Amino acid sequence: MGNYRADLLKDHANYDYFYLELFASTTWEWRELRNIRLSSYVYPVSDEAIISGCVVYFLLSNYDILRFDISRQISSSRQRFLHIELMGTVVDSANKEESKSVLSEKKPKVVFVLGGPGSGKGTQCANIVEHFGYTHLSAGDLLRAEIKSGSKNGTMIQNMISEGIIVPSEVTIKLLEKAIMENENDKFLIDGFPRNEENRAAFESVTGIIPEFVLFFDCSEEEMEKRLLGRNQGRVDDNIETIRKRFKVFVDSSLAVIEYYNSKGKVKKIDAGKPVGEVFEAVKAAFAPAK
Ligand SMILES: Nc1ncnc2c1ncn2[C@@H]1O[C@H](COP(=O)(O)OP(=O)(O)O)[C@@H](O)[C@H]1O
Ligand SMILES: O=c1ccn([C@@H]2O[C@H](COP(=O)(O)OP(=O)(O)O)[C@@H](O)[C@H]2O)c(=O)[nH]1
Repeated sequence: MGNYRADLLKDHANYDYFYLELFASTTWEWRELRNIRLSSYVYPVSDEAIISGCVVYFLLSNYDILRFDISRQISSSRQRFLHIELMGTVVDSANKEESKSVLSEKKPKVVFVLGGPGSGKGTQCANIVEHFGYTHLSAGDLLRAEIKSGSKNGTMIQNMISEGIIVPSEVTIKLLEKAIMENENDKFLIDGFPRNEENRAAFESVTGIIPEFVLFFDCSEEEMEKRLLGRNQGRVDDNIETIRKRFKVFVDSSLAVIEYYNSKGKVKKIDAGKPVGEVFEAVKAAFAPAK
């Protein structure tokens, strides 16, 4: 338990609680593990569980491995604790090196377009493409296309999008790199990414790309909720329950990215609660060369 607290919780104020059932074949009993506390940054990728003797390993969404040793349950008079350790991170290092050299040769110009779900990122990106010659890469669209393509990560991505959870950085970054490499343009709008600090740090270190600036669409939850419920694109996550989860993820994880770039003087904040045309006037001003 000591390791679990020390390693997983030291940096994070926010966590989610999970419930796990294990079948002990020796005693022929189901064991219920309640209140497994994980940082909100991560999510167990359940179909990746590995069992060896009394130890269960779970791959987490950030490629950390969580180790449950069910033979080492610690009891106190009030509560039962399970011995849980964080085992380190799965890193695809060979691939990282390869992609870094390829993308750093291309040296594309990148603008991140961030804002809550329904703040109008996609809508304004379409306008920016027309007026300023950028190529629009929506991280969410790339992930949805990956599900449709029948990729091995499809089920995991589908589950995470349905829950409004952030997909592991490695998956999203690979899709973004591929899209950048396959396009001749050298100016890209990356819409809806990075969604947390881990996304941001991984993207910068893997690709070597630092954004020119960050466009931040600031909009009230009330307005975003209204827009998402009216979006009508048949998305699995545009229902009120998932919308609320996405708002929470945005506040808990994504705002930190905007704060980081703000501290570097890179954020251009747009009042996105106005009508589309008015928002675009502000967007145009953000893209105009500084005088
Ligand atoms: N300024 C705006 N005022 C009213 N509705 C908008 C505005 N911008 C976008 N919308 C609508 O709101 C919904 C969400 O917009 P979208 O661009 O898809 O947001 P995001 O990409 O940030 O999730 C869409 O149906 C879109 O037509
Ligand atoms: O970099 C990204 C972009 C999107 N998503 C997932 O895709 C969903 C939809 O994101 P998108 O940007 O398409 O829509 P928005 O929430 O901004 O309306 C999110 O809730 C996440 O589950 C993700 O994990 N990483």
